[in-house]
Amino acid sequence: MAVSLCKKIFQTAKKRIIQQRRVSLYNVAHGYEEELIKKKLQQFAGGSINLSKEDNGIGILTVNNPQLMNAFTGTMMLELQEKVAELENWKDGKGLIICGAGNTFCSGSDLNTVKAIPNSQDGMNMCMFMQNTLTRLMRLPLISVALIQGKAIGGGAELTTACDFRLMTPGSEIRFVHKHMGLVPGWGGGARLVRIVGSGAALRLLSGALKVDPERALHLGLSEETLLSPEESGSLEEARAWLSQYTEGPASVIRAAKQVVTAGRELPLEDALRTEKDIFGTVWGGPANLQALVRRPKHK
Ligand SMILES: CCC(=O)SCCNC(=O)CCNC(=O)[C@H](O)C(C)(C)COP(=O)(O)OP(=O)(O)OC[C@H]1O[C@@H](n2cnc3c(N)ncnc32)[C@H](O)[C@@H]1OP(=O)(O)O
Repeated sequence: MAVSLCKKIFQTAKKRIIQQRRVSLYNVAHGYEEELIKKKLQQFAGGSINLSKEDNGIGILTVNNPQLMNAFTGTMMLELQEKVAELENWKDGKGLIICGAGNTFCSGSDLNTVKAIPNSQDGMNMCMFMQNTLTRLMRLPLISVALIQGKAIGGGAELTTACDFRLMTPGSEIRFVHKHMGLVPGWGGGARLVRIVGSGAALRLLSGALKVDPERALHLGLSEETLLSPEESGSLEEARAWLSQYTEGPASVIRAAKQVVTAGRELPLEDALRTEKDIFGTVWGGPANLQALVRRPKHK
């Protein structure tokens, strides 16, 4: 009886945590018409979003449209949503590296796609679609890192802010160029940038459309580290090594750590504390916890 009650409480808590992660920001009540915008985006094809899931629990997500400096076409936006859904269901995952193909990160939305959806309602629908996807990406129970080689421009700069961390290669650049396009960020990059660098620095970066090189990014706290290698495979190896400091150990514990931080980052304190309690319940008495109690490690 007591065991089945505990099991029920555990399952309810688990369900609540998963639901919090997948909940959509926008629905019809907000004027969001997902099927309509998906149909529209389908018309603008090109490039791809590639995902490889490695045995060590690290996923590599590549923005792949090198002819256009990895600009996001409509079908790439749709593919990103699919890959995020796949990652949500990857129970062995611990970390994620997001990078671009061909030695550059991403030049934002494909200007050909953007030109073809000029009215404000369609623009907002696209923006709601991308905000939904990037919010789900940010809430994945994986420790995520944007590996910035070359340029992260416009929506590409916004994409970097949906990751927990950013690593930059020598000579790379993050730039919110929206002002020069008569725009502001719309993929959630403005709100996330404020939380990363603070409102003053965010306002300077957006209103000045400033180029952020690796040195400036480190100074602002936008980047964690400048990697040594400027080229694709060397920098990916370095990013893997950097990430492994945080992903070593059992998936259940690493994922729980990310979930606790997500709750702390997003929820009012009391809700965050309750969620932390629920997540704690998923690891307390679990295999990693029991093994540690047997080993009795000393943390010197
Ligand atoms: C969410 C809202 C947004 O994302 S607004 C921001 C949209 N993005 C932009 O405005 C970026 C425009 N592109 C640029 O500023 C430059 O191409 C950057 C990215 C700095 C790269 O310069 P550079 O290294 O000299 O390469 P390049 O200009 O020769 O580019 C190679 C080919 O790629 C193309 N390209 C680049 N970015 C985009 C884009 N976002 N949409 C469509 N095409 C793009 C360039 O036009 C160029 O093509 P082509 O060789 O001239 O045919």
